[in-house]
Amino acid sequence: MARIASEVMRERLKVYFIMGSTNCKKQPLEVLTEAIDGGITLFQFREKGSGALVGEQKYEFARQLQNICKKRGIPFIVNDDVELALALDADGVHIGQDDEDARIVREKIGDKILGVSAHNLKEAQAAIAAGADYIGVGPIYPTKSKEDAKKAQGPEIIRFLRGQGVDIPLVAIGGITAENAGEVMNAGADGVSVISAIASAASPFLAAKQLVQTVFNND
Ligand SMILES: C=C1C=NC(C(F)(F)F)=NC1=N
Ligand SMILES: [Mg+2]
Repeated sequence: MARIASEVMRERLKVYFIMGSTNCKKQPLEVLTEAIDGGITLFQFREKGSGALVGEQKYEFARQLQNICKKRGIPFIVNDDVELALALDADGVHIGQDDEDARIVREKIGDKILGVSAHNLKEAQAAIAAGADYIGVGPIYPTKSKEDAKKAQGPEIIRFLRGQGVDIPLVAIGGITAENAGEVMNAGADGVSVISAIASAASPFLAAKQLVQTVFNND
């Protein structure tokens, strides 16, 4: 298997749903099914925060989510937990600045998708040098989904990075909704990633559908 082509990565990043058991109002497997029906293009399993599953329960839950993605042709990305990603033969991993070094993770996962969080130019350039396939930039707007989130930077950070020649596939994250996704895309993001906009919606299906329409109208 070869590394994912950047153009394919950009398409996958369009509407990137991120979720764990603590983010959902409804039954998580139902939320993911509705999100896929609504048109999400990529999924990340992110099991974090108070009440997060661990060990066998976490593995079992991840496998159920992965099966839903597999059946529908949606790549399955694991946040933070590289060992879990390898155990599940996931399609990729996403790591932050406080996780394992990106170069070491790249060696461990071979050609699987590697996403790295970046908050500034230095971190973006380091991620590229380490062999990331995409970077996650944010938080763009204030977020409730991450307990230790940094200060929101607005879409300007995306425009700035593109202006500095950061051309790698780039997904924006942090407080993104169908209302502000247009300006994020116009700033130069390849796509948007969301947690609560879909996971805590009354209808994850409609929330995903609306986000997809906004993103593709502003692409
Ligand atoms: C902290 C994170 C930042 N960005 C992303 C992604 F959207 F995937 F790039 N995922 C995370 N878990
Ligand atoms: Mg992390």
